[in-house]
Amino acid sequence: MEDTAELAPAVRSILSAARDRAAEGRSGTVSVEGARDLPAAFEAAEADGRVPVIAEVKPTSPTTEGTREDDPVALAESMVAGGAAALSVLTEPAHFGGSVETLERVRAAVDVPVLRKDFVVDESQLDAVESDVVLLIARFVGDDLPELLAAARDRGFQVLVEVHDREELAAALDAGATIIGVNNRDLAELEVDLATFESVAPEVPDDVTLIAESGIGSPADVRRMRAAGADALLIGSAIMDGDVEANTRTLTGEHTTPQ
Ligand SMILES: O=C(O)c1ccccc1NCC(=O)[C@H](O)[C@H](O)COP(=O)(O)O
Repeated sequence: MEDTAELAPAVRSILSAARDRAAEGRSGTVSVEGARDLPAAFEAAEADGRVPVIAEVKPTSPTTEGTREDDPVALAESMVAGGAAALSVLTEPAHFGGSVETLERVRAAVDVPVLRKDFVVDESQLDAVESDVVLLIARFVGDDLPELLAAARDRGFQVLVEVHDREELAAALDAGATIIGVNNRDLAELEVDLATFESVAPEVPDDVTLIAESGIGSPADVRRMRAAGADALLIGSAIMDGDVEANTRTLTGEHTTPQ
């Protein structure tokens, strides 16, 4: 189990709550029929001249001031209208203002792939809700990564494995991850540095779908991450700040494609 001493207090609290959480009132095993294909959605966006972006419905977070109270379904629809290839929906309630009910409503309202963004550390959490993709954070699941990856795939989920450094990348590749996100946010200090992606990306094989996560706030950031090898970008705060549709359109726009 992860030694949590070095993590930011908010992250320690999120993890501890995740470990305490059972399958959130559901019984039985979730089986996702016909999950929407994430790499195919990225390819379709590229073919359409859009930068592949997973836009995140993120009402609040430990590093955000205030909470966005608008209907998350309306926000999600605006993101898709703005060109998002896929969506991420936080389901962690206490620190991100999310819920499994929100994810269910969003997924029913859109036709793009939807990532469940939560801190899954136990197989039982996989049965809380259907989604197209689930997140496994390498640092948090440690040696359990291969087992959780298999358990998620058995249920029909695609899996985004999140890493922060080369050691975690090696563990993700050893476990057979095919969709990998490099998080620019350091979960100890919660600081964001886009150089994190640039240092890890060269080690990622070409056949892996590679996503740059966190801290991407401008077309220049998009160009930087794309130039460093990102197939797609996961963007939350910059899209949630103000006009969601316009923000998404700006960050998925053609002008952000590397020259
Ligand atoms: O966003 C936070 O404040 C945060 C704090 C502690 C743990 C995780 C956190 N974020 C999770 C994420 O992965 C991001 O929401 C996602 O990558 C989008 O990042 P951003 O575009 O910087 O909002």
